Amino acid sequence: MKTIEVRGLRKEYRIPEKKPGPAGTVRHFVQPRYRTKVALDGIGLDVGAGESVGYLGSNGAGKSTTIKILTGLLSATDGHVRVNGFEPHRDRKRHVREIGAVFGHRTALWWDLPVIDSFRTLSSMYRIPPAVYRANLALFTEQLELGDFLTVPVRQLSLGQRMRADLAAALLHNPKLIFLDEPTGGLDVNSKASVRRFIRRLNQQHGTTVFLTSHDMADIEGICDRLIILDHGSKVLDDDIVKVKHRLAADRHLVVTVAGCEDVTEVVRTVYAATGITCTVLDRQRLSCAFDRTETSAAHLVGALMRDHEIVDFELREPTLEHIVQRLFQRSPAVPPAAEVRSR
Ligand SMILES: Nc1ncnc2c1ncn2[C@@H]1O[C@H](COP(=O)(O)OP(=O)(O)OP(=O)(O)O)[C@@H](O)[C@H]1O
Repeated sequence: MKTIEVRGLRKEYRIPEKKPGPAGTVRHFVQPRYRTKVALDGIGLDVGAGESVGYLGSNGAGKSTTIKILTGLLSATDGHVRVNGFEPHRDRKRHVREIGAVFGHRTALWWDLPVIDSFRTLSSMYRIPPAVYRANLALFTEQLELGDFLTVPVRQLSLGQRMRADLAAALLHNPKLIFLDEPTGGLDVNSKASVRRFIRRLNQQHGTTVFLTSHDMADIEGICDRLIILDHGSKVLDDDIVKVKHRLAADRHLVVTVAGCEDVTEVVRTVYAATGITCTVLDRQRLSCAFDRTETSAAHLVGALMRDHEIVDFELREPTLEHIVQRLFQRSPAVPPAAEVRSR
C-alpha cells in the first residue's frame, strides 16, 4: 500500500460573482451568480513510505489545496485520494491520528496556553500512551531546543520558537506521515537551518514520510529527495532531485584565475584552440569557461589550460535547484549569474 495514492484529483472552487456595493449584495442575494475556479486539474501522484517529497509551484498553483485535501480539511471535487489507506475527508477522525500537519502561517497550539499545556491537551486528545508522550517530549525538547519556552504562552513566542513548538506538537503522537506547508516562512537563517536539520533527521532516522511545500528552494534541497512541480493545477514534473539536476542542468561554469600573464585574452584563445570552448574574460586574471557536462569535463578543461599557463585558482559552478526551476518556467536567462550558482 502506498502512503499517498492520488488519481485524477480535481478541485473546483465556486466563487461568488457579486457587484460591489449594497445593490450588488441585494442582487446577489436574490439571484446568486458564481464562476468556477479550477484549482487542481486531474493530479496523479504516489508517495511511498519513508519518502521525502518537495511539492513546488508558483503562487496559486494549487499546493495548499492539495495539502488541505490530503489532510482531510477539504473534499475533492473529483478523483481518488487515499492516505495511509484512508479517504482523508470521509475518514477524518481515524486519518488525523496517522498524520501530522504543520501550516507555517498558522499555529495548531492554543494561543493563551503555555506550550507545555498545549502539548498535554494534544496528548489526551490523541490518547498518546504516557511513556510515548514522555519520550517524545524529551526528544523534541532536546532536538528543537524547546526548554527555554515550554512554560511560556504561545502568543509570547517568537516566530522561530512558535514554529519549533508547532513541529513538536505535530509529532507527539508519532505520525508516520507529516505534511509541512511553508514550515520555514519568515524564519531567520539559523532557525531555518535548525528546522531543516530536524525534519531531515526525522525522515532519515525515523523513516517518517515527509510531504513539504515551500517557496524556499533551500528547504527542498535540504530536506527532500524527490521534487514534484505543479503549474496551474497540473503536475509538470515528478522526479528524483539528483536526476532533475542531471537532466535539466548540464551546463557548468569553470572560473579560472591565471598567473603570470598580462592579459587573459591570450589564454581564452588557447582554450578555444584546445577544446573549442568559448570563454568570457572576467578581469585581467580571471576567465569563465561555460561548458556542457555531457560533452566535456572540468578535468579536460583544466588540463588544456595547465599545459601553457600557470593556474592559481579555479572554481566549478553549477546551477542551483532554484535556477533550474526558474528556467523550467522560462523566467530566467540560460546562463546563471555568479550570485545564483553554487560552488562545489
Ligand atoms: N477558498 C477558496 N475559494 C476560491 N478560490 C480559492 C480558494 N482557495 C484557493 N483558491 C484558488 O485556487 C488556486 C490554488 O490556490 P492554492 O492556495 O492551492 O495555491 P498555492 O499553490 O498554495 O499558492 P501559494 O503559493 O500562493 O500559497 C488559486 O487560484 C486560488 O486563488
